Amino acid sequence: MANTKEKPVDDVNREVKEAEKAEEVEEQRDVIEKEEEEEEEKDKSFEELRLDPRLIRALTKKGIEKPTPIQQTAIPFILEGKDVVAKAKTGSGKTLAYLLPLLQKLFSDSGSKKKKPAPSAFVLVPSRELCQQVYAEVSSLIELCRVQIKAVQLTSGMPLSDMRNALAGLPEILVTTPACIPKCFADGVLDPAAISDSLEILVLDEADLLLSYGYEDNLRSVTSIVPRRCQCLLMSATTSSDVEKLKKLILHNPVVLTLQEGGDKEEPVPSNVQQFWISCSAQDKLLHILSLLKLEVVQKKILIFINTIDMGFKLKLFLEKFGIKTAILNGELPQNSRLHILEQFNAGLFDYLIATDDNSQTKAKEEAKDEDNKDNNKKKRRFKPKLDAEFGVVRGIDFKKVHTVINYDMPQSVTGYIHRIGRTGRAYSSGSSVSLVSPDDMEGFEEIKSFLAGEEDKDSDVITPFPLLTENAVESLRYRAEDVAKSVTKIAVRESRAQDLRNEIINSEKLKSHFEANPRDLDLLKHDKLLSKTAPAPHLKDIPEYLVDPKTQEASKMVKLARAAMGNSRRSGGGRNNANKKRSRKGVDPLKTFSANGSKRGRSGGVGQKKNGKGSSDGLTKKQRTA
Ligand SMILES: Nc1ncnc2c1ncn2[C@@H]1O[C@H](COP(=O)(O)OP(=O)(O)OP(=O)(O)O)[C@@H](O)[C@H]1O
Repeated sequence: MANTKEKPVDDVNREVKEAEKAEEVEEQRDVIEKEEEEEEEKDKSFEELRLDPRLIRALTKKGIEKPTPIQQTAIPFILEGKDVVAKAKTGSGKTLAYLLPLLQKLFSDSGSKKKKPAPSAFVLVPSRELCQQVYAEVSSLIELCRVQIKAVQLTSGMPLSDMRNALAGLPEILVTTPACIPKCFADGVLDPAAISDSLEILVLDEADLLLSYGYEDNLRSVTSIVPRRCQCLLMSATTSSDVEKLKKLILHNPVVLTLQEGGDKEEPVPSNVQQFWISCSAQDKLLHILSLLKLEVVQKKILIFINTIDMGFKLKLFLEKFGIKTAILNGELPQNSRLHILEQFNAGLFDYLIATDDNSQTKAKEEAKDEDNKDNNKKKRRFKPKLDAEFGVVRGIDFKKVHTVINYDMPQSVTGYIHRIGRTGRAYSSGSSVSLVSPDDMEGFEEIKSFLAGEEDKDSDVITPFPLLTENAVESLRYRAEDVAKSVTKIAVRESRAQDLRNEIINSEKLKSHFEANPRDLDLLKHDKLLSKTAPAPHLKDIPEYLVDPKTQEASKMVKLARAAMGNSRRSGGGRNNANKKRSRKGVDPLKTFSANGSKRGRSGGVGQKKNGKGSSDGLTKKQRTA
């Protein structure tokens, strides 16, 4: 029998009161915690981050009003002088997250009259293209802030005299690739001892790529002279063993910032990018890409990825027979041409860009192809590609207003996919991607899908079948596509490639001198000009309406309407002209949607239309601070 000994009434009352009080305290604590949480979740302004007013004014002039989550989180730690590892998805604003505090720190040093013998800040990036981009960003900030700070960029291909000239003004900031530094040491352009004395901040941008570009030895020669007091920052879009390796190699007790949206699930592709796929045979890829572009069921501007340079030319020749003008970007082109092509594309001077992503991939593919050719045709003289080892289009490059990324060839790795897709949906824009997947691509594609879906959510469809292209629509173009594909022979491809390279080498020289005199002139050369000598036949250029089924016509109308609604007409491309335009879709802020949770994604809506990236309730949500 239970012990039912009764308590005196007074005791009971006291206990009840105490319990009530405890509950009240608990409630109050909850409120405080909640308020604290809300406070933490609340957007911080640049002022609240204690950014220098000159930098804030410069940002305002650039049309940048409030910090992105990675900026909100990283800037205070960097200003505090901490080593930081920041991992945030593509297009989330990592460049400014380190450039702003870096500049602010140099502002305070710039008062002292004496210049240091070597730069105080090094920014290491994996490609020349990125070098140019970061250099342009930091230079424009310096110019807008009107401070006496000098930044220079050095890449391996530069003549020694140019390097010497660049460093002669004793710059505070050096933007370069890891490969360039040992070269500078060997040529006596940079002095390791002077760097050890001067270096205060070292940034490894796109850290996940630095080692994959084969820069390990180069990086070691840098790290050996980095002084213990130097603050090191490591920025990355994906996590990999390479990033861990770098972290151990260079950083001391870093603050690790991993920003992701609600839940613990990490999703590296921005949630404002809708991902689609089309299943087709390898031979039918030409037919499918023709259907996508000719029937206008995907939004422009469009970035098309292929894995070999020859394939790029094949695609260009094929599409131009149908009156679709494209430009080509690859590591074989001279650097000036590449930069100019990027600039023109960003300025909206053409709508279609066919690109190989980087040379580690292209080279492997080209070499494999070379081997095949050797076996087949030993005596034939082949056009040997000379690829720029520091070329990298995909990784880190800030393409402006790309609405659609098409994987004509599938990337070789999950990371490759993430970086490709990350060229759309940047900053405040939305975008979509379409991958053409043949049976041979299927294994890699499944790997990508399961990586994106994550462990717990294996069956969720992160990449969905492309809904706007009916079989009838594709079939209506088959006869023409197959006919034209036959005319794009290997010889035609080879000749076009050699001709294009010759043209670009001549252009490159012209570009160099022209840009020295007119740095803002973009219209000197057209990079999307036709390669074939004959103009496209009228019956191929204009597809008669009766050939297109009503569903596809409807889809195409939808895409055009969406495009018009978004004010995305031709020549409205990003670039500096638009920098100050008011953002029209302020309500939704995809920059805040780090690591979107798959289950929270909107799956419907027209291709290329903005998704409701709400799931995250827009917040900077998770930060891990580990020592
Ligand atoms: N606070 C901001 N507000 C609006 N736009 C911003 C802001 N910060 C950066 N941007 C813009 O967002 C775009 C993407 O930024 P950035 O290139 O730094 O991204 P990222 O995170 O480095 O991407 P990736 O990993 O692909 O290199 C740029 O055009 C940049 O000007």
